Amino acid sequence: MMNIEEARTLWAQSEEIVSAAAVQGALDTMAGEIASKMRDRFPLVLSVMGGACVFTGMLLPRLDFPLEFDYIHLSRYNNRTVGGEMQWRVAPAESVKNRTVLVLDDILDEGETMAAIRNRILDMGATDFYAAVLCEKTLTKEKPMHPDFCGFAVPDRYVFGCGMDVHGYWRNLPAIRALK
Ligand SMILES: O=P(O)(O)OC[C@H]1O[C@H](OP(=O)(O)OP(=O)(O)O)[C@H](O)[C@@H]1O
Ligand SMILES: Nc1nc2[nH]cnc2c(=O)[nH]1
Repeated sequence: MMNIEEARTLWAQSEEIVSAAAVQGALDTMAGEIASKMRDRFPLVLSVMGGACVFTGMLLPRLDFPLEFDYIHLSRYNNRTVGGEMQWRVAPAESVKNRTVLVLDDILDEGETMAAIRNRILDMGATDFYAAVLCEKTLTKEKPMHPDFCGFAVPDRYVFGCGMDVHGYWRNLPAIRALK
């Protein structure tokens, strides 16, 4: 069940781990790194709905070079805190063929989601694949991949804010918080 008290309780049971100002600073840095790599490559930028919405909205206006934008949609958490079956809801368009593709997501945790995206996009004939995430979770276990561009390393706790939800709530927070 979703209700306003539950949302407030979850907020109260969490703490800020990255401030809103730090998020803005990391976006400036990441935009500079992305620009120096792809300024002349006319990349196709794909945002992973819905978690990447906030990250995408903050990053795109900082990219000061020609690009194309589209979105894809898959999820494997479905508002739960443990990952499950991968579900493609909107697959990449044929236009990824022969393009440099940059995929934007809010978080790379176990890396399964981004690895599935990379495999599909390279199978469809993209020339190059890059992943940019607002944060990567530090895990001791091996991951299938790491991001090319990353704002923050976050600890192995459930994090939310900046597009990331906790039980469906608080994607709208400008900072990153973690459950206690
Ligand atoms: O690295 P992984 O362990 O695979 O997890 C990362 C993925 O999990 C979240 O998506 P989620 O499935 O929660 O969908 P959402 O974006 O709609 O919240 C997040 O947006 C990433 O896409
Ligand atoms: N909101 C949120 N989504 C995730 N997807 C994978 N890990 C996380 C996490 O820590 N928080």
